[in-house]
Amino acid sequence: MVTGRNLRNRGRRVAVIGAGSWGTTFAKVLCDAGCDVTVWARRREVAHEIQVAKRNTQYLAGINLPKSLKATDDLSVALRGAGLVFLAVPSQTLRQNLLDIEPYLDRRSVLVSLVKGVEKTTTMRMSQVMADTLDLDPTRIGVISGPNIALEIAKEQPTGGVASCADLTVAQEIATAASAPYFRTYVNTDVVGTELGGVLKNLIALAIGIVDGVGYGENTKAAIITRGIAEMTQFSVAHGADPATLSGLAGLGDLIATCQSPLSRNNTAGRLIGQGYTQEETREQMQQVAEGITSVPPVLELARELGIRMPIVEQVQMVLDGRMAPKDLGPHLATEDDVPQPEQAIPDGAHEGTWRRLLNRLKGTQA
Ligand SMILES: NC(=O)C1=CN([C@@H]2O[C@H](COP(=O)(O)OP(=O)(O)OC[C@H]3O[C@@H](n4cnc5c(N)ncnc54)[C@H](OP(=O)(O)O)[C@@H]3O)[C@@H](O)[C@H]2O)C=CC1
Ligand SMILES: O=C(CO)COP(=O)(O)O
Repeated sequence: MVTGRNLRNRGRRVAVIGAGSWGTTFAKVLCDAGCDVTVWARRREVAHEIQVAKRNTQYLAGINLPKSLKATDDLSVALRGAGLVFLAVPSQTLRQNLLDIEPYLDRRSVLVSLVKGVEKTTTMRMSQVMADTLDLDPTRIGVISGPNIALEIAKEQPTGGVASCADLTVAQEIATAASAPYFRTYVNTDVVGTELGGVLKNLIALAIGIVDGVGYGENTKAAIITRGIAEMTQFSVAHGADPATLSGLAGLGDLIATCQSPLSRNNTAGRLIGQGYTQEETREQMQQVAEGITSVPPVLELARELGIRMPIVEQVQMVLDGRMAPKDLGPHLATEDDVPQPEQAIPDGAHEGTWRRLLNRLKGTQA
């Protein structure tokens, strides 16, 4: 189908690094947006199946991929002429993957992370890993996040996401490339908030999975989701995020999708743990990446550095370590406070950034 959007992307060469469930699905979105897409798979047989049969049976069973989608296991081929490079690999391998692509990268190309994790050894967000590894200018680093369960999108069930870059024009360019009829991409310049939304919702989805595995019902889950978004917002704002981002698709939107969907790997991993499997047994059973399990320790380390309490995430860590029984996990039920605390749906100070930005806008200065 030829649309205005397709025409805007005609001739736009893009690469997707990683051919798991999200890399392959996102490559389809980009193709359906009219881009000229090559996806890189690290295994030759996966690249061959996508290239020839237009299928990726291991990660997207039953999905027919676009005829125009190209695939290769050769990084130099994938990256040739690519102005936008989308990264869809596990968070803990991103640094090495970046070093691998560096020799073939056009120095003007923009790199966009689709990854929802934190580097365990450094506690860095993916955009920080990108800047650190390749010494990139912030205007060449983007992020896309949102309620994006891969299989649903591969079936063209409509949803949206947020493309974020410090430079709004670049965010708009990324969003144009990544807007298909069933995938609407909004823009913002809040890279920290957009990225942290995707990281933190995984941890709350683990908690939801755990209590689901125990057999608790909707009250417990609603309380965890509600307190969870407060925890996510407080943590993100302390790192410089705009609280509005956490109320948007990359925060609340993704939290709802991941906490509700049986397709979510984090939710599934939590459920196995709630049913009594150990962390090791759960990892063995999971055929795909559940980023949340790896992100819990670095997120708690960052929270400690800033003096922030994250009661739900702390409890998830205790359950993962075997220091707390899954049945004892609650939305801050395990509090040591003597005095009842006020409920802060949006934590203290979270609006300060918003007011400052509004004030600056009124004064006509840069936010
Ligand atoms: N799936 C989803 O719904 C969504 C996922 N994401 C995020 O996308 C990222 C990728 O996840 P997803 O695609 O789902 O994961 P999957 O488990 O579906 O696939 C993982 C992919 O990473 C590849 N891989 C593993 N190790 C390496 C390595 N050392 N170097 C290069 N590639 C490697 C795998 O290759 P191989 O098959 O050869 O092992 C596979 O292609 C995660 O951060 C996830 O949070 C974001 C939004 C939605
Ligand atoms: O990020 C996702 C949905 O937006 C995918 O979540 P899971 O990694 O838990 O499957």
